Amino acid sequence: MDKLPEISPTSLSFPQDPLVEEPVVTEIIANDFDSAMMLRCLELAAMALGQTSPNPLVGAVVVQNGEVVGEGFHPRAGEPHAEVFALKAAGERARGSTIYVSLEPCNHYGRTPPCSEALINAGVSKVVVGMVDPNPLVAGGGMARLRAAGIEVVVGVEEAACRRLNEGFIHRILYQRPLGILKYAMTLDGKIATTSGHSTWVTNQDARTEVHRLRAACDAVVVGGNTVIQDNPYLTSHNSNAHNPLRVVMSRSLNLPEQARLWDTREAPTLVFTEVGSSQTFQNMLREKGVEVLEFRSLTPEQVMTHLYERGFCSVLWECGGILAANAIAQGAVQKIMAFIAPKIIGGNHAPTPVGDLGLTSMTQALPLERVSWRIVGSDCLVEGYLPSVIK
Ligand SMILES: Nc1c(N[C@@H]2O[C@H](COP(=O)(O)O)[C@@H](O)[C@H]2O)[nH]c(=O)[nH]c1=O
Ligand SMILES: [Zn+2]
Repeated sequence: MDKLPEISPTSLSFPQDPLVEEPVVTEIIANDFDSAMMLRCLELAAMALGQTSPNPLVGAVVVQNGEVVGEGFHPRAGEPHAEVFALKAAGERARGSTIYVSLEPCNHYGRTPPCSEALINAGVSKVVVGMVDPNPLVAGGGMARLRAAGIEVVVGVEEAACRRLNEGFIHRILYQRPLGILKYAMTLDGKIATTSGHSTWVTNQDARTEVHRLRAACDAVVVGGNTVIQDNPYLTSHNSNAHNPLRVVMSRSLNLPEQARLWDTREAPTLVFTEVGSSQTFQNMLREKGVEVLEFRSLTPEQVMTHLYERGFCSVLWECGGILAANAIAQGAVQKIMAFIAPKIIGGNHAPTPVGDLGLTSMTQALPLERVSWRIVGSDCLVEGYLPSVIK
């Protein structure tokens, strides 16, 4: 890599409150080289997409005299952090170097020793951080420790992109729940299926590929029993090199087909949540096929999210029908919406829509999305946005 002129970003104010959802650092003049290195960190971090929960995705790059001398990423919880791999790859060339890391280095003894100490011992001169770690065990402490050791620390380079990659981790840490993402595909007239329930395929192939990537990035994907009956989905990432989410079915009655793609657990695991009193014979049949079955006295989206949090999950994709989607929204199990809109018309007063009854009586009660973006995916449009945090 070409050596680039040293342009030192102006000094940065330390964020007052790292526990906020919006970017916290605004005063930063990052040069193109810093941005490029941080984007490389994110590229490295994403190599472990879907595999690090409850830990974050983190990448690190060591630069000596404008040249990359070591790279690393965090492969999964319990294994060394990104910085450790990058320092190891750099070896002696880490001394006097600048290390870029997409998340603030940790300063605690967890499953692994603190990265702050590893950086100090390796003799790095400067640490460029993408975002402050919202984890209260770290939350600024890592940067403070580095500064106390005389290391120059810069924070906030490509911060928005760093936060986006770890939005599930951030949500988990702040709210003690996984981030819930409701994804649906609808026609231009707002239908997700025909009146008879046929729904394949609303969107084009590019949009479907996008959904497969989304599944690879999530820890679980949830559907209701009706989706199993109507669509018989795989719910996998359809990519043998990518992670598959835990496939979760919510079914009170277990009134489900004996043969379904989700009951084949060779490719990806399946978990069925049901209520006490549903058929034990059906439960046993599922267990024999390797499906995990858990009974609740009363099955709700909130309980499902609590359980998935306890399992260490950061992000949960809801790919369910309208009734379950409305319940999930009403119970605060959904924070993000991803709506694919296909330029097609189905028509019909009774063709199903993506979100069932929320009990609203006036347009003033409509839930406005925040931080909305619109993107063309093949011949469809993807609208993404976040529900206001008051719904919780
Ligand atoms: N840099 C960085 C992390 N930094 C911090 O360490 C915490 C996990 O600590 P531990 O349980 O010891 O692995 C995690 O929640 C985050 O706050 N974690 C990671 O898994 N990978 C990394 O590259
Ligand atoms: Zn660490």
